[in-house]
Amino acid sequence: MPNPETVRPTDPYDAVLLVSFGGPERPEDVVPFLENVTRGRGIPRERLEVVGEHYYLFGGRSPINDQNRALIAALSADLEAHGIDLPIYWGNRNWDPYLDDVVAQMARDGVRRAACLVTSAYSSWSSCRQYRDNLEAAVAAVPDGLVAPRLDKIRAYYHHPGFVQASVDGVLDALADLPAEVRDDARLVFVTHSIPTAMNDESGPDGGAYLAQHLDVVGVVADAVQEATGVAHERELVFCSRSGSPRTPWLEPDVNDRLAELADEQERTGRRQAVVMVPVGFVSDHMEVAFDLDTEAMATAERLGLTARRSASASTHPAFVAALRELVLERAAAERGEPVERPALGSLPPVADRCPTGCCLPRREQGSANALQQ
Ligand SMILES: CC1=C(CCC(=O)O)c2cc3nc(cc4[nH]c(cc5[nH]c(cc1n2)c(C)c5CCC(=O)O)c(CCC(=O)O)c4C)C(CCC(=O)O)=C3C
Ligand SMILES: [Fe+2]
Repeated sequence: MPNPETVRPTDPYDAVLLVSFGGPERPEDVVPFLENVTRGRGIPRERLEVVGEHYYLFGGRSPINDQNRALIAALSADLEAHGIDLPIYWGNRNWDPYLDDVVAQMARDGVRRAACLVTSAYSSWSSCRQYRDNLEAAVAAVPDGLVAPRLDKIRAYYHHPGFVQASVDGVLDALADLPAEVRDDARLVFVTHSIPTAMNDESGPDGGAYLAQHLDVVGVVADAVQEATGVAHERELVFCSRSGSPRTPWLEPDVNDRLAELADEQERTGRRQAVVMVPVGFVSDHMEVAFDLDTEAMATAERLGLTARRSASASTHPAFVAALRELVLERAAAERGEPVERPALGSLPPVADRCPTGCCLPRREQGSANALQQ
């Protein structure tokens, strides 16, 4: 029995690991990065060339690594302000610093157990299970003679009040930035990363979780905005960054197609329709936000004569950073066997700390479907 006097709120953890996607930082990195991402994925070569151009447009530098550096700085400051003394490590799936290297370094530093925060808030193969598999592989790759740390992935946090608060504040700022005459009629167009419909069907313990989680949190955010403004803005969910074979179904509608429909409606009714694009599927301003929304979708809106704004992602919003701290402490308490509260807004229960077997099934199905269709 541990002496309660000596139990710290962070026990049993001695480190935090930020787990992310990774992105290129120089033009020379772009092709090898894309090769890392798409190895064995059956992504058509033309799609890779198109995506490569998105990166070159930004000088070959993805915003994601700097976003993660800023998040680590903000989280360090938050932990320190709360008297929490845990080092924060950072590792990526697809680019330097790679997870394998950082987990080996943690082993050399004597880290025994770490709480892992993933820069992805929802359940699916791409946004949850693939990261868990990456963590498992990194542990397995720790060189002989070192003791690998135990790594616990923190639950999906899309409906945590702190993440929701960040989205709500972003929407309120974007609405305030619209011309007054279109503000009250503005439509909230929530955007997330499209995935193959087969991947959505397999997501979460019972399937369909990726879409269900998004739809639920869209309602929570839009209702909170309504609470704050007194205006019931129309809300909907659309998708960006579709990839893969054109013959594999992915979640739709695409944000650009939807903007075109809204512009048609505007033309037909003569009623000016402003749009706030809310990047609810993205934790920070990844390339999908910088290119697919800020560059491409904004250009679409402008061409169609729609007034549009893009609201801020959670990024380093203090409520989001505090939520990450709370999630680490929540999991630590749960691992100590203490009863915990698991804050979660909306109608869906908190996601389990340990995903059940079969949750967000591996890509075998999609992989073979792709292979058959090409
Ligand atoms: C659900 C989801 C998230 C959100 C969860 C999370 O955040 O992890 C996400 C994030 C990201 N996706 C990213 C980049 C890419 N994703 C690709 C391809 C794919 N994404 C998929 C899904 C997701 N992706 C899927 C089903 C594919 C098809 C291939 C496969 O089945 O794996 C490709 C290949 C080219 C293309 O086909 O587009 C690239 C370059 C970056 C980095 C951006 C930056 O540099 O800032 C980030 C954060
Ligand atoms: Fe992606």
